[in-house]
Amino acid sequence: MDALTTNPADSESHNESANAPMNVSANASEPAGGGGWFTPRPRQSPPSEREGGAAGGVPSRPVSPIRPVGRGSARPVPPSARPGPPTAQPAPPSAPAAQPAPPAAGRPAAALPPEVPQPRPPEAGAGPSPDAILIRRTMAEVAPVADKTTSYFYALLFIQHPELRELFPAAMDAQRDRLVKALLTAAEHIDNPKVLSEYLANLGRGHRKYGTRPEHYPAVGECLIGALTRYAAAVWDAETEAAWVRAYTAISQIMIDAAAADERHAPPWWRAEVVSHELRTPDIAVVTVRPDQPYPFLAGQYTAMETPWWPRVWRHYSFASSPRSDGLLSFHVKAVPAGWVSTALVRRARPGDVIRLGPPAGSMTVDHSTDNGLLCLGGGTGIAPIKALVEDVAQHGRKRAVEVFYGARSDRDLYDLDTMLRLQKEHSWLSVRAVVDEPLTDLVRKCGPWPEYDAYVSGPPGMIRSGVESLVGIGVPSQRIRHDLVEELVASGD
Ligand SMILES: NC(=O)C1=CN([C@@H]2O[C@H](COP(=O)(O)OP(=O)(O)OC[C@H]3O[C@@H](n4cnc5c(N)ncnc54)[C@H](O)[C@@H]3O)[C@@H](O)[C@H]2O)C=CC1
Repeated sequence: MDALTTNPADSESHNESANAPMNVSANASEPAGGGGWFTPRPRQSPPSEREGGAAGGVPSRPVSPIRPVGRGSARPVPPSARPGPPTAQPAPPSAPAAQPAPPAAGRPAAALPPEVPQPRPPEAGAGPSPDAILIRRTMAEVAPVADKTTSYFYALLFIQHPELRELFPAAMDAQRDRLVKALLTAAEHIDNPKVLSEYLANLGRGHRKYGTRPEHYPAVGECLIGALTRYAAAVWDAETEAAWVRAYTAISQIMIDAAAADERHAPPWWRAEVVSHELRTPDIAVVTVRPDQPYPFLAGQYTAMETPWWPRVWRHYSFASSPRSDGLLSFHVKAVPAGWVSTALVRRARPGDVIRLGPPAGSMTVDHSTDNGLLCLGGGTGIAPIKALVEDVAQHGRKRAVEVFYGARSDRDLYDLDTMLRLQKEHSWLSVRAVVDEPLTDLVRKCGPWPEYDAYVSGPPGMIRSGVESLVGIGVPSQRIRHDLVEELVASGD
């Protein structure tokens, strides 16, 4: 059982870990390259330092063709359309976001299409593939100039494909690099198609809400390679470029196929009306919404949310309860400094306001095929999906031991303790322990060992990292630990 979720988004982690659409550029009216392959348009004048925050010109050498996508799409891309790369999301770096584990909401993960140029595989037992080596060499080269590379990428994208600008928020805040980060992260793990396919399929589905279309992907890929060509110039050559084209084509194909499959049975987003807004502390609100159509999800998953006050700015929140018979969805939101969406949801949202929700994502769900106990660590508002998991176990009626460790910075921040204690009273199989004055993991260790338990870790990224490390240290196998930190998910494929 894999642990991880997507998140991207987006993985993303939650709250203000925004997802920004993975950008993609496209120009469907552009003449096609030979044989239906995408042919990059002639380069325009390079953006200046002023325009894009990057110096110098656009690469003079055209990039290799990026294969058209759209195969498997409900609406095939016309032969003249340019395939594009996936949009990068503030996601779950969250992919950037991207993730293994059981397919989100029971959807099958997309497989790499056979006709798409595949990255050259590693030889058995021989370490990374030739493409992975070239890609990692590029990454090492651009790492010290990551910010410039990202700026240059967006400058290229918005100058060469101005029609894509509207897919992004008006203010490109610090989260803007998520798309680039997601793409680079995915490319870096190109040797792990199993891990990547889940992560990227989730990312592709999630990009539908941004209006991303198959023909956008080639534009994104072209600009990504344009930026890498410039900032990895010292190591860039034809072989490296070919490796990136193969990787990007494979990445974008998974995203496009997943989006096309999703299109057949789910909307790109849901509208949802706020029906209640309860302030639990001055900074934490429980927001309950009614979606305009059925919203299927699993306890432990999360979604992206956009408010009317910050259009095209999406942030991730976990469902704070298991699916309810009345169809309502609840979220625990904490206002954080510079957290536009969270602050608006806590301080401005009122019943009657309408928000938008993306699709459900994440694999931090209960495995009902086993009777293993559940060892749950929730930090701060990270208790929200843990509460949903407890309700899920209760609804399934099998008495499985569930041990919840709830950590917060102060008594006041244990804003949902009463609910958890009420659940403990109702269910003899549930034990809840709250901690404010010692690291959560110390108490977990003291109360162990945990030989027959699946572990669930939810909270701030630092807590997830230390929690996973500590659980592994006390003998919980890593494949039995689930969490929603996307970067870790991708990394776990190493
Ligand atoms: N709102 C939601 O639906 C969800 C939120 N999250 C994430 O949970 C976090 C919640 O933020 P806050 O409530 O402000 O939590 P917080 O920052 O106050 O931390 C809560 C507790 O986690 C532990 N912790 C924090 N940092 C740690 C570290 N570096 N190492 C070990 N333990 C650590 C401590 O016990 C702390 O008291 C956010 O990062 C959010 O993105 C995660 C899942 C769902």
